[in-house]
Amino acid sequence: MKILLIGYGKMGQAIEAQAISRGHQVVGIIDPARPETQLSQFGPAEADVAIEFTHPDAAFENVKACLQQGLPVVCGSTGWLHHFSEARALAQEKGGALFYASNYSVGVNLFFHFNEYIAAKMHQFGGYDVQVREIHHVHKVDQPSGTALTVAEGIMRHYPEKKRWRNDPAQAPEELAIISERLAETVGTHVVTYTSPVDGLELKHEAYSREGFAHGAVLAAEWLPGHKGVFGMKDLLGL
Ligand SMILES: NC(=O)C1=CN([C@@H]2O[C@H](COP(=O)(O)OP(=O)(O)OC[C@H]3O[C@@H](n4cnc5c(N)ncnc54)[C@H](OP(=O)(O)O)[C@@H]3O)[C@@H](O)[C@H]2O)C=CC1
Ligand SMILES: O=C(O)C1=N[C@H](C(=O)O)C[C@H](O)C1
Repeated sequence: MKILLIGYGKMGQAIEAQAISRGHQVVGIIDPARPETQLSQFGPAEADVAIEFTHPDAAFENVKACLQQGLPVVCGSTGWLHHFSEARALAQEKGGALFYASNYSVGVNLFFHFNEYIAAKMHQFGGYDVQVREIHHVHKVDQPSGTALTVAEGIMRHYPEKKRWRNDPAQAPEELAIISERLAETVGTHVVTYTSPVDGLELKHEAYSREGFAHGAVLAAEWLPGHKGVFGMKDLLGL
């Protein structure tokens, strides 16, 4: 497959290694450090799919350009979802293909699945306070992490009394606390904790490297061409 990489930082480089190891060809790299190559030079004749991991402020423009240029796009950038309904509408209008996941790791997507199951059970039995904690490297620009937001949405689906999340340990009864920590080069750790006066229960995912994210993004890129619409890891993994 011919893959266009948009963003060549920590993730772009990890994805390039995965893509090559799976027999794909990287036909272009779009990044501010390589101004000689522009996204406008690429369409379906040049690339089968684009993989976008850049920055919260850049992602929507890149996704829009891919959809307008007829390129199926796998996007992993976080912090831009306030534009997601516009991206969805454009994918529909253009008959294009957009794949989005706040986290491409298969392990994290199992974590999302178990998170919802546990939230439903804990709410049914009651008596526990719930909170979400995410720990990432100090270079991360968005807070809370996209993954923590997906986890929080999964919990809130089963806790109707939790009306919104709050990025602070101090939570009102109608709020779900998401605690963010930035620590050295931590790749990405997410923990859901339930606490009662007599015991505690934790669900934790810890990424040891970026390989799992990159592997999932390449799996999505292999799956997406030929599909039309907006997709996520549930479609890919059948979860
Ligand atoms: N969904 C998932 O599974 C995962 C998502 N992420 C998300 O992916 C994004 C990137 O993460 P990461 O690779 O660690 O970040 P990095 O900062 O290491 O890399 C981002 C790269 O994108 C470049 N860039 C910035 N703007 C543009 C643009 N308009 N077009 C093309 N390239 C651009 C940056 O250049 P410059 O430095 O010059 O600005 C940089 O080289 C983040 O939003 C992160 O949260 C990360 C890991 C997993
Ligand atoms: O910025 C990162 O590094 C990561 N970002 C994603 C997020 O915001 O959830 C996924 C992963 O945790 C790493």
